[in-house]
Amino acid sequence: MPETPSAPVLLGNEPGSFPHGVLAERHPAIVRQVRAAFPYGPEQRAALDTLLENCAAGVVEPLPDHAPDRDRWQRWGLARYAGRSWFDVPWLWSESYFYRRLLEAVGHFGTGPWQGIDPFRPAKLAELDAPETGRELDALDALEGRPADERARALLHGSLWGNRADLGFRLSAAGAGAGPDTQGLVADDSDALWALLPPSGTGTLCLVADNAGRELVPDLLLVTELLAQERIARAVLHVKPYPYYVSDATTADVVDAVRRIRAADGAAADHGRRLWAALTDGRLTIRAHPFSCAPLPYAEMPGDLREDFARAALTVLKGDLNYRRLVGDRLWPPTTAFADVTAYFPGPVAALRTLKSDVITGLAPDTVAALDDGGAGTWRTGGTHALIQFAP
Ligand SMILES: O=P(O)(O)OC[C@@]1(O)O[C@H](CO)[C@@H](O)[C@@H]1O
Repeated sequence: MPETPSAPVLLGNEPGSFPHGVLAERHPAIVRQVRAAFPYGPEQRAALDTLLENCAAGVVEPLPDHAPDRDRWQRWGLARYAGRSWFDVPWLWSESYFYRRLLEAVGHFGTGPWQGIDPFRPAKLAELDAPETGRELDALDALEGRPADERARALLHGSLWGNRADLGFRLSAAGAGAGPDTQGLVADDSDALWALLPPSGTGTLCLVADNAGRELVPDLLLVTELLAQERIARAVLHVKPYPYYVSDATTADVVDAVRRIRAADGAAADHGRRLWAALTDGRLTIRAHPFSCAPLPYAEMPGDLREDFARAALTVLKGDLNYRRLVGDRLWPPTTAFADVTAYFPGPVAALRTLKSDVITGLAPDTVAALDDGGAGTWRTGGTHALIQFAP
């Protein structure tokens, strides 16, 4: 395999760049949103005000000595980056640590009454109860009776475009949450992906989830269908061990989504019953590994997670953040082979992602030219384009 030349790690220190805008504008907006969404007491409100000022122009602060995960964060880079500007450390690290500091400010990891409270839960529940979610569940009725391949492919695309439902992203992408202004796929390796999920499949699918709500619902529908069609024997759903990136899914969000599907009418209710059964009989298990909230590329994943993915017939990573971590959050030339950049991954891997940040690999030269010249504007960050990429 040719040695893949490296590429620069994304930083947030270039005013006007997307990463800079996320740190300088999106994060303060998220702090204000969280502060307004809960009747936090004076202590949390003061801590949020301090974070608001710090995250936009200050330096990376260490975790308090009593933080339960302080040593882990020290190993993850806090020992190295504390004292440096948020804008001068790797963007992935800076952005990820912001969410850990936000949870610190609201007492999520403390021993007080706010312990374990998800600061993003109001927005997640509102999305789960939104009419759009109901319409998407009703659409399952149209799939009833269709050929199995057609049902599976339709649900794969439902899972893919469900990734547009990303609450943090909508804070800074005009109209991102608006109608289906999707422009289509910039890469589609789905045929190779289906070859690993034959109707007589006996393997395990690892699905590394991204957002809760309107992304997690189609993810769960896809898993249920793959189990029902016996394309897989088991599935492991990787979720976040605590709230992250505004809408990333936790176990509590999985339960909310399963209940939402079960409460629907028509075909969705059948999916809900099958989903509940798969969870209770162990064919579908949930995993909330600490590394899922790490500020690091997957190339640095710990051994137990590497073993999980090595044993899987296929690992599917959902969403933009997981894609960034998969390719090291580096600005590769867009035509760099996806398989070369993910050669470290211990098993077959696929990415289902709507493009919401600058990193991209695996595109054909004429696709890049068409996107750059075709007036597609912010095709890399606008959430209007998507990809299904696979590496054996
Ligand atoms: O992983 P997701 O939910 O698809 O997207 C995560 C995201 O909203 O956060 C980062 C920018 O803040 C980008 O990776 C992307 O815009």
